[in-house]
Amino acid sequence: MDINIQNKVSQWLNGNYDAETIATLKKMQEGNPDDLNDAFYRNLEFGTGGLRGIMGVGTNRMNKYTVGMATQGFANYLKKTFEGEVKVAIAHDSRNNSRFFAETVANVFAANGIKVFLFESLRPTPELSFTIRHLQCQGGVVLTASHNPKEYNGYKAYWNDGAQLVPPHDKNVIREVESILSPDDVKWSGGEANITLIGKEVDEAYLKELQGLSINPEINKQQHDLKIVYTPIHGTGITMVPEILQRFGFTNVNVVEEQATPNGNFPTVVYPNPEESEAMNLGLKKAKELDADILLGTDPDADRVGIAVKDLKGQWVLLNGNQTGVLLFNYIVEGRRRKGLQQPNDYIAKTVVTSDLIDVFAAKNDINCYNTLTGFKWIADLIRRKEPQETFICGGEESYGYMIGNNIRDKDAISSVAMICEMAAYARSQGKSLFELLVNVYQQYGYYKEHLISITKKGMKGADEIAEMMRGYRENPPATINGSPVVTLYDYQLQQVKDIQSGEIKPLDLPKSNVLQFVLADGSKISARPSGTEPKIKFYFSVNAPLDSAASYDAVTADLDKKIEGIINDMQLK
Ligand SMILES: O=P([O-])(O)O[C@H]1O[C@H](COP(=O)(O)O)[C@@H](O)[C@H](O)[C@H]1O
Ligand SMILES: [Mg+2]
Repeated sequence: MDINIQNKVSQWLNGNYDAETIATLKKMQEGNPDDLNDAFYRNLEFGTGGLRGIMGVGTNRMNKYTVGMATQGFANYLKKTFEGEVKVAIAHDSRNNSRFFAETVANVFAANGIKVFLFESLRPTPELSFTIRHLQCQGGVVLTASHNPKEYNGYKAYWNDGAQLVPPHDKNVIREVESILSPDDVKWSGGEANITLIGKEVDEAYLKELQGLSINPEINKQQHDLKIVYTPIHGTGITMVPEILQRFGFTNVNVVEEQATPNGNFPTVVYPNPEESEAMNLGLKKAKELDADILLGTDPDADRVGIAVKDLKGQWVLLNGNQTGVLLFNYIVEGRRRKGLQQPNDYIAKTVVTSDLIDVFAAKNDINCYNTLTGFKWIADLIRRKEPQETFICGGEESYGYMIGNNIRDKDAISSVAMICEMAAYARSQGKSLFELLVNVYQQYGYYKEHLISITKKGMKGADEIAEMMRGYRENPPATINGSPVVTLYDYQLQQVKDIQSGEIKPLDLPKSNVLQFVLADGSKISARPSGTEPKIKFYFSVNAPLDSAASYDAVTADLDKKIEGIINDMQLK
């Protein structure tokens, strides 16, 4: 075993860790060496969505020690950065141990003399983002691993604007965490008087904020019986989604009973991720039974949302995150313009792996569209840098995340569910379905079809293999893919974009990130990046073609699907 790993293990065996931890560690030493390696080969790191890891013993795992040390580091950094009273807000999702971790975090902050607002019970992640601004906190934490499998938990860390930490703050917090070498360096308790439980009053303020996002409240009233099926997939969405839908005026909301109760074992699904069709199966069943207009499902911390609607033939289909995003951007931007609300300095935002259809849409609608790295923390960072000169209207990304308005600085499935239903109500008032609207958008701006492949490679070995794959593409980029020459190569790690034919290299104005993109002569685009939240490498495929009429939708879809298939085969990703 690697000497560093051995050292860490013996530090834990001899340090001030509880008897249960030490007993588990001894068992791990006798068991599978890969498991021990994975538990200690690194410390938890801030990825796309904060710290995330499997729950268990080890420096690379989520347990009260890693959570406590992270919090001590965060507390030290907050106190160094802000003069005077420091306040933080804390929330958690429905996962196993989330409440325990949230209380641990609250106790550590409080013992460091920080004023803590702790939600009395589970709440959506976006509500915490809102709360930081609402209660004028300097920081915040949500205990959640989002949509990851049930073995995981995580730590989303927030700054005073309600956004997740970006550099330099994440690096600085980690530096502080690294200087904490043992549990003895953590102030675990003694500040209980600094903890205030919060609940209803903040909920009310959050719900009011969301109600203010509505563009066509009169249409919601008129279409109040829109038949909605909703599943929280055993997560926090249940605390807010039915309430906000009622406040938006919808009276026919049907919750999927089997998935309504928060449960960290997510007993009815394999993964509590609305991106996985299997997680939406019970919802689809109910939507079909009721002949509903729309199905919506949110992940455990209720920041991402998946939807299903009927296609042109009346068959239920799950939309991908790009499709929902395109519809939502279109509804919000057009709706605001119709109401005379659009201003010249308005802008929308998306990530570099999100559909380019949104860039085309923005250009044709006289609104700026900015691209950021993956993760809403980067969209929030953009907002911070642009305010107050430019006004953020909405943002989104392919992985089922949308953010609307200025006061919630993380993706928000609660406001998204409400606005998606409003959009469906609007479509119905025009005698159309959402799918018909989507096809109309394709007719107007071009039919962009996207597909995602994620390859899971677990543990230390998997991480090396992923790094190796990225290195391979970077050092030997393909000259053609599926018969079409690669014309442009974006390398976000080197922060440059290269025109293959002329050899010209231009700088990319985004922070370094291990992302590669190949643009083909036929307009297709392939992106590759390691996930920052799960042990996966992700490949994003985007192809496009004009769509002359709704009648040719099927034929063009078949062509585009064939093209995607060709790319996947040529890249040997099957
Ligand atoms: O997991 P969540 O819902 O908190 O979401 C987080 O992770 C997603 C997946 O990131 P990656 O592709 O690096 O795994 C990002 O798209 C998202 O912006 C981020 O907030
Ligand atoms: Mg989530």
